[in-house]
Amino acid sequence: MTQDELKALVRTVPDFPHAGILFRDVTTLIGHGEGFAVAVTLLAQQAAAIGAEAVAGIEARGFIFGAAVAARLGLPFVPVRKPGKLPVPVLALDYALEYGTGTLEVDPGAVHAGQQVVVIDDLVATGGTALAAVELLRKATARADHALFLIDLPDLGGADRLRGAGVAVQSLMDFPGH
Ligand SMILES: O=P(O)(O)OC[C@H]1O[C@H](OP(=O)(O)OP(=O)(O)O)[C@H](O)[C@@H]1O
Ligand SMILES: Nc1ncnc2[nH]cnc12
Repeated sequence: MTQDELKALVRTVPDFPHAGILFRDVTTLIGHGEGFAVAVTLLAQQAAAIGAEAVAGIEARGFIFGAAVAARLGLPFVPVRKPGKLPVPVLALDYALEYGTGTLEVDPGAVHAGQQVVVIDDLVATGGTALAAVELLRKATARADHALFLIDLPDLGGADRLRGAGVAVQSLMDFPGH
């Protein structure tokens, strides 16, 4: 499958969840067996190449890709969760994303000091979500020097914002002009 064929599996929905947002929906890609497998294989190759020792996935769509990559590589999976879901004391951070605000939480016991934890999510837009995940993992004393995405919306500046925070960013495709 070519990069263009993989990209064509992403559905674009105008005005979701708010007027003016062009929503890049991965539901159609994960609903395509070969497309999902190719995406996971490519992300797993990138995670292996950077020497990831654990994979952090961001709830909810980041769980789909992150967990699959972790299982493929035999690495621990660290869930970065939306609030109130983890049954232990957590580190928490508020953040803003393209179409709203939220809070992410991490169990500090899920990572080790100095462990290289790669952050995986389906999409980076403003980078607010991924940066919050990186900051939480670093606060938990892990290293979070890499983030992998299926989709980058480069005009929203998130990948550059992450790079400015010392995070190397890779994505499988981008949608310029978002
Ligand atoms: O770069 P940003 O501007 O921060 O936006 C990117 C985030 O937005 C989406 O998550 P959403 O909060 O919609 O949650 P979901 O995965 O539960 O659908 C997406 O899955 C990323 O996590
Ligand atoms: N335009 C967009 N499409 C899908 N998910 C998103 N998360 C933030 N912005 C998004």
